[in-house]
Amino acid sequence: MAAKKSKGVPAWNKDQKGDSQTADIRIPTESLPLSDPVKSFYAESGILQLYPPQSKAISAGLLDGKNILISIPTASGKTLLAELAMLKSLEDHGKCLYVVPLRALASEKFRRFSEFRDLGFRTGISTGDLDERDENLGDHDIIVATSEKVDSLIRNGTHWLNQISVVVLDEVHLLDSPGRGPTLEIVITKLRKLNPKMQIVALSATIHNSKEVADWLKAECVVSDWRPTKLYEGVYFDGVFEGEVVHTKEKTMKEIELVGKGKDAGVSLAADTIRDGGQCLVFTNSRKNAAGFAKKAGPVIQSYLTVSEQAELLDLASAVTDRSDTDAAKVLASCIRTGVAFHHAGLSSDQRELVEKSFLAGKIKLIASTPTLAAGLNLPARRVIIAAWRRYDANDGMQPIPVMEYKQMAGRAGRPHLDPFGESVLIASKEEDVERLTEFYIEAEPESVESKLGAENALRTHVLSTVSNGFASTRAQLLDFFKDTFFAYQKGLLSTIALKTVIDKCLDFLIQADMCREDSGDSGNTSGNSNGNSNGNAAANGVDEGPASPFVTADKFNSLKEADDYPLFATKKGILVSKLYLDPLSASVILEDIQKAESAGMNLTDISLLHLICKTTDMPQLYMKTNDYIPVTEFAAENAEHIISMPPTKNAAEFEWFLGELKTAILLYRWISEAPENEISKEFDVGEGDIRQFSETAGWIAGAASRLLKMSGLSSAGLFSDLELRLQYGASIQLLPLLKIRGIGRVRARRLYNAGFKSKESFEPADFETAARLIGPKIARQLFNEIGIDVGGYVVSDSKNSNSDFGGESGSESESPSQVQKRFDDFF
Ligand SMILES: Nc1ncnc2c1ncn2[C@@H]1O[C@H](COP(=O)(O)OP(=O)(O)OP(=O)(O)O)[C@@H](O)[C@H]1O
Repeated sequence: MAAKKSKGVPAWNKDQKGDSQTADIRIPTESLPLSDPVKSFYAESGILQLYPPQSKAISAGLLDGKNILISIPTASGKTLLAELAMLKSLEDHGKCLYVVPLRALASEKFRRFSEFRDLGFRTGISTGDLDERDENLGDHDIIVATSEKVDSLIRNGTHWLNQISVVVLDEVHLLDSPGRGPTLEIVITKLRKLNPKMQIVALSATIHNSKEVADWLKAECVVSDWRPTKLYEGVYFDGVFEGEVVHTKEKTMKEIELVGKGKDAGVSLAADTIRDGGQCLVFTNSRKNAAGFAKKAGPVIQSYLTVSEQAELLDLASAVTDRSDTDAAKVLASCIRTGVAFHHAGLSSDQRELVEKSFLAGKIKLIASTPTLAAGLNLPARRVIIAAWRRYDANDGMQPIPVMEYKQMAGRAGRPHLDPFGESVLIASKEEDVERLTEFYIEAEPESVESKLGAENALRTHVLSTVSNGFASTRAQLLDFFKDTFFAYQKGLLSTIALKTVIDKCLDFLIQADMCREDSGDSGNTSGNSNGNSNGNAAANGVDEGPASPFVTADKFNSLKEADDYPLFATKKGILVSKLYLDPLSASVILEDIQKAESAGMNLTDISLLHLICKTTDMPQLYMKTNDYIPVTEFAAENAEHIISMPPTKNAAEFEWFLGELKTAILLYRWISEAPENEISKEFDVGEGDIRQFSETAGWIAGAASRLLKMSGLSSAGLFSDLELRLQYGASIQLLPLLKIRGIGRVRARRLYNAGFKSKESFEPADFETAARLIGPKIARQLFNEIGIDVGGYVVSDSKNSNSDFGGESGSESESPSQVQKRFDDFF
């Protein structure tokens, strides 16, 4: 390939059209049918006219209450459109729900919409447990929540959910996701039934079948490939990057100087941009490769930093090591010192946040990431480098990433108003890959969104919740409900037969497990077990689980006697399982095993309970690695008497699965036995973020199990509620009184406990100096404040000998979220 040096990059073109279809119409914000304060709010932030696709959405009826699906590229102003629709509705006294796929995205949107406080509108965020009703959230004008949380709020009969005037569905293309899609689909279907007049604003990345999704939503479809910043997409091979703006065919070609020890292509591409004052996002295909890239790039990037930039980075690096002493934190800190970072789900949430904020502030010049960052966070960079376009799949080995994922990564290139242009670079290792990659990704259409609702595993929980909430009271009504889903819309007539088969299978299971009952009409002849209550209300039998649903209509049962029209309802157990948000299969496994253990008089230990939790379908599991088989099998043999159901070793597949469950249970056991996070991290090859995710999920299942067992009159309920707290804090039961004090985590609680302080009542004013030596003066002062002991201006004499407030602690030493927030906010 002929390479021509062309450092003369195209000039910053503010009026870049870059769109083959969208007319360059830019409606002035001043002329929008919104109140003056709202218009001034945008004018003051510099938004004076709408981008062409935004103008198109207004013309399509966004502010007239019409349903709209907006399918436009990343960072081209979708959120602003959602804001306008919400503000318009709020001015008419509406209530808005903003549904996102990820908690991190919920926080980002919450921060943004909180700015509407000055306009008199209050925003709330629902990040609480999945079995809470969150009635108070209804006092807010805008509520931001994940789709799982909204599903749970509906199941728990939250009243304000039938007052929604606008629902925004962010990243609606995730209907395609096997994990999240079915829940999103059910949430949309239920919200539409609860609020028939509600306006739907669906935001999507560019997808092939946006019209089909829009038609399902009865929405106008606004599609555009316009971008605010010009984007060159191209391939790098053998020292040269060649790219073009897809729709205008405007080309760029750059010779890339190979730099650094290994003359690595990715590092050289990053160096080329950072040298020119830009920033880079590098997408890799594994956590190991993300950290590896950052380590490799660090020394090169550091050479472009000014002295003051390096000094700021030292502070940032210390913030990471102050909070955590794991090996991963040390590696992250050493990368940050050189102006680069890595980002993946193994990092703790405060590490991820620090990396994101420092990048946005321009302090960190490069982030090497797994695809997590492409999934919605607003983190643009001048150059995006897709260092790996193949990814390992457990079933199929190395596979090319989907086109939609490529488009989302590429779309991060070019910071609006900051970069003259954006560049996205795929790296080819062979010459023939240049053409293949161009065809396969740059010129390709993104995939279609396909519903994933049809599988029994996805449907079981939604069949139960649909019956439990009173959306359906017969098999026929259940089928009718599911006919309104995207699955049914997309698959057409065929789906009716497929759906009926799967729904019947789910119902067979639910009836068998005594979570649903069906009344055939012959007196006393009810399929299912006997302790359901016929009006589906959990308040019977003395357990107040609240009403099944405020949405149940009075004509729930009818007199038709056809099999599909037999009255169908959830039992008390079914209603509770639905509200707890447990998979009915998990609930049935927990009940069965505990009943078995209690009737055998088994002594239930931490391992018994943890393994049972890890056996449920709601719990993610660790993979078995080659070196794990011997120690985990030995552990199984040594603890056989504590494991409630151990499969026979001769059934290889089942036993292998069991070992994975047990390995996960051992990790949790180490966590509640107060093993340092760094040890757990090394032993299981996981990050702090993973430990948090495992312990949080297990804690939630333990809490749900406790309530389920209590309702069923099983005596082990108390064991699970203690375990819930221990999992939350990663500590022994004896530390619980101390852990309830704000700012005291597992490590500080242990130090205090060992010194004789067992609860907040143990402290006297004279103990301040001792406490300060044990946990550091700052935290000690906070502790004494918290428990109401005034220590005035007491100064600790020898602070060097005391345990510092952060030093030597693992990330588990929990500050409250607001303390963490404050600490990181201090940097910006
Ligand atoms: N009409 C406009 N004029 C100027 N700036 C705008 C306009 N619309 C949006 N922006 C700015 O552009 C940036 C990206 O917009 P926004 O976050 O709405 O994009 P998005 O499409 O929602 O992004 P993502 O794909 O990440 O969800 C924001 O900083 C936003 O304030």
